[in-house]
Amino acid sequence: MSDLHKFPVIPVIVLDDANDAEPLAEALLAGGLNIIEVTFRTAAAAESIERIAKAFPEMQVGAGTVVTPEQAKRAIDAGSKFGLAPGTDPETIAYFKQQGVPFIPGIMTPSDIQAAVKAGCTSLKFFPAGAAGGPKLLKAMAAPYANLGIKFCPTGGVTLDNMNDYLSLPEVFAIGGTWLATKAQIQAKEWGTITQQVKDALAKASA
Ligand SMILES: O=C(O)C(=O)C[C@H](O)[C@H](O)COP(=O)(O)O
Repeated sequence: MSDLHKFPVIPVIVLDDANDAEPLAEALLAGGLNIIEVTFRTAAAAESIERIAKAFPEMQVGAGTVVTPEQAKRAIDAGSKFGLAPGTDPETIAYFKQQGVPFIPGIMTPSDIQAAVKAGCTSLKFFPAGAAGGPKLLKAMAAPYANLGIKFCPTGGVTLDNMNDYLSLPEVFAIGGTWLATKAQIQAKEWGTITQQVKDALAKASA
């Protein structure tokens, strides 16, 4: 897991066409980002992960929206080096653990946090961060668990404008979002725009 904590920004990607996988990964790498979360929301996800893992071994490619053990298997078989989900499912967590692949389940309440910790996870996604109450909610909710060493990755409504409100919290190891490479930009093959968005986000994260 510590590897994942090296990246302050995680692009959450929805790919409809696996042919876009390599140029997209190239655009992210050109912006300085070696990490990508390809969500299991489309039929192209597994093939996209496989293609990125093969073409760019320097890229930490992971699977997002992994909500069942069956999807977890497909994600790992395709070459995912980590997995994430919007929620906490004990069986999916168990599958990742069994395979020795880091997994970051999603939480939105103290009960979710406790369920994830009980299942052995201490790196958690806070989703949907903005709609749930933003940095203020996360700070208040994380306080009682400070002794457990839990770290969070807020996603959902995170943008260039508010990302540092989250990153400035000591319990936040990264933020994620679709704004770094939107579905529309990928469909329109706006690779230069995506590279620039990544550069802007990384510059802001280190500011
Ligand atoms: O699919 C997952 O694994 C998730 O946890 C959800 C995503 O992180 C959010 O859908 C990103 O939300 P936006 O950046 O506001 O579009």
